[in-house]
Amino acid sequence: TVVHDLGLRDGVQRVLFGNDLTFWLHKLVFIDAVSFLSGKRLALSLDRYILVDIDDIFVGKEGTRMNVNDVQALLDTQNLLRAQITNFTFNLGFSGKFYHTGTEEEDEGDDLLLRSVDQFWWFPHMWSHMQPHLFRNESSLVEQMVLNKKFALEHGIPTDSGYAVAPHHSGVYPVHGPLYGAWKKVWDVGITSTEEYPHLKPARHRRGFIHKNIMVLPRQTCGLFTHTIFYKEYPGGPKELDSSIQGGELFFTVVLNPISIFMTHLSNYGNDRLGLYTFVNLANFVQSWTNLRLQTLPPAQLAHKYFELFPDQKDPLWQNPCDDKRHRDIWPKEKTCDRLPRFLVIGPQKTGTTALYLFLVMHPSILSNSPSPKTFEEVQFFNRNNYHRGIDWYMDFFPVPSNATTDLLFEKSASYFHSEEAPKRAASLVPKAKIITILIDPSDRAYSWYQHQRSHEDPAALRFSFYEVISAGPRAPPELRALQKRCLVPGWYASHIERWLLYFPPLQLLIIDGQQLRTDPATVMDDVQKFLGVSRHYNYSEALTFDSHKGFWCQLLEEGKTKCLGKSKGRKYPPMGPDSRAFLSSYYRDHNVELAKLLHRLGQPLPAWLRQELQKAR
Ligand SMILES: Nc1ncnc2c1ncn2[C@@H]1O[C@H](COP(=O)(O)OS(=O)(=O)O)[C@@H](OP(=O)(O)O)[C@H]1O
Repeated sequence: TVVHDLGLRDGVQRVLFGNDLTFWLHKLVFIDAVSFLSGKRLALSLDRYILVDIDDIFVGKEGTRMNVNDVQALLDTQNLLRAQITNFTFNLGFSGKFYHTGTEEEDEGDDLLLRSVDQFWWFPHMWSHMQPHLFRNESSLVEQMVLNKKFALEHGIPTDSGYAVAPHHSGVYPVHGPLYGAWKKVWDVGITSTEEYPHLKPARHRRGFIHKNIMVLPRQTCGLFTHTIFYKEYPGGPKELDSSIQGGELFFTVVLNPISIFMTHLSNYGNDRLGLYTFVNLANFVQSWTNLRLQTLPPAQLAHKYFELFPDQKDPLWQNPCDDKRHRDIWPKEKTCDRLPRFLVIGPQKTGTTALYLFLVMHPSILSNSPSPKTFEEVQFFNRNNYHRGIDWYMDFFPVPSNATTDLLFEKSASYFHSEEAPKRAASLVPKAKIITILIDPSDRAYSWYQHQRSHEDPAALRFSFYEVISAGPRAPPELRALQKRCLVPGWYASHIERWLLYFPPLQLLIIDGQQLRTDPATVMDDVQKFLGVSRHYNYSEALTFDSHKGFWCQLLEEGKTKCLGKSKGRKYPPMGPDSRAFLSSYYRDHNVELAKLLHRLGQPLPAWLRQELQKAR
């Protein structure tokens, strides 16, 4: 059914399939064909690392646990498997509270496990197997973990694997901060694993991430759960299990994943010992039909290998925990997803974002984040390292809305606009959020930004004139080149907006003309209200007034007083020199043409400055 066309006529080699890929052997040949035709560029190495966790080594209902014979079989099979899976060792997770809670024979099984402690690898579960997200704070989690550690020390169980697993994946993803803290404190955990990031099927789409120095590896399912204990009673019939092993889901999990961590349970090794049955048959099948080299590594080595193979997975991508029922179930009840922004003001810097911010918070239904002491008023979560602090950190900036439907939370961080990461991260956490950007002539923006740097005493900005900054060549000093990049790049408007449009539909994006915001803010604010769909209309023409002293529109307070933005907004500085203006006009020409095309595509009017710039370009 598979033919290799050598491509003698047209020079294009092909592998032709006479059938679809439903038969497992065809899938295998297809994988080989891709590797062959791409000269091994689209191929994995033949090494496959497998780790089998037995998550609940003492947790199990009386009558369903391992007795002495089962434990002996576990030891014997482990030895047997080593012939096919180099270094194969079962990795046992323990919750000490349940030690010796079976029948007499099962308790003897527990004893044999502990007499054979050196034969296995060990890792801690929770002492009482309670889900970590049910503990509010780190200290109560620490208490539980200390009990389990005491148990380990009393029974000679090694405590230094650096690996731990949370019952039911709770606390790992979505992240429950106290779990990570307690793990570090008590067990010095550096590695864990979960099926929940993201909660996806098929298993091969699961990913890993690193958070608070803990490497989180994805886990695969092997079809064995606490309740699957008898061969004949396997859900859907025993054939289901056999076909998963023989060319089905389990087989392809191993074929397609260089590293697979499987979760099994105590009950899978008592009763019909389906755990042993599964892995012995899987190893046989893999060996019969492939050249894969199966091996097992301790979790710490496995984790390093994982992120060596998938370095792009190191950074997490947070999602809204309330969008997935399984995630909601392992997310503390007292936490709410209402404390996430419904819209973002993304910048760019120096276009009037603070004025927009001031006007927005005047609206009774629009609420902003509380200020960050570190980044001035802005949270700067999606673009910078704050992202690695996790979503609890982010949500703590927002109030709990009194009415989650009508109140609109928002956040303005003006450096989101040109950030490579921000659109993807924002779309992952708040996919329905509306996005507001403000554009002014990029030349004016660059000049205002330069003045901003000077007033913040940036040494390079103080040393070099604006013209020197914008016109610096490749041989200019590095600090000057760096300043130039930060000054000019945000003005590549079309490229940055296109990046946002990769992740957000155009209807969720509002582009404000910054010049109009400056001269006619009430009209702009009407458009903004329409765009946001706020329930109560706020009359900005009554609430704003032009302050001739400030030279800008400000909030009108009682008795005719005004609340304007501080000195740092609407600064006094000399106008831009004609040389700089001409240089920038030419520098931004192509970017502006692209912007005009983009606005045309979006059905948006061109701002006056853009029309002028385009005329110059003709
Ligand atoms: N109403 C009102 N009051 C004060 N300033 C106003 C207003 N409307 C627009 N602008 C213009 O906003 C410019 C500052 O932009 P940002 O607030 O986006 O700057 S920042 O990125 O947050 O630092 C600021 O730039 P500079 O004039 O260079 O200081 C102003 O020109």
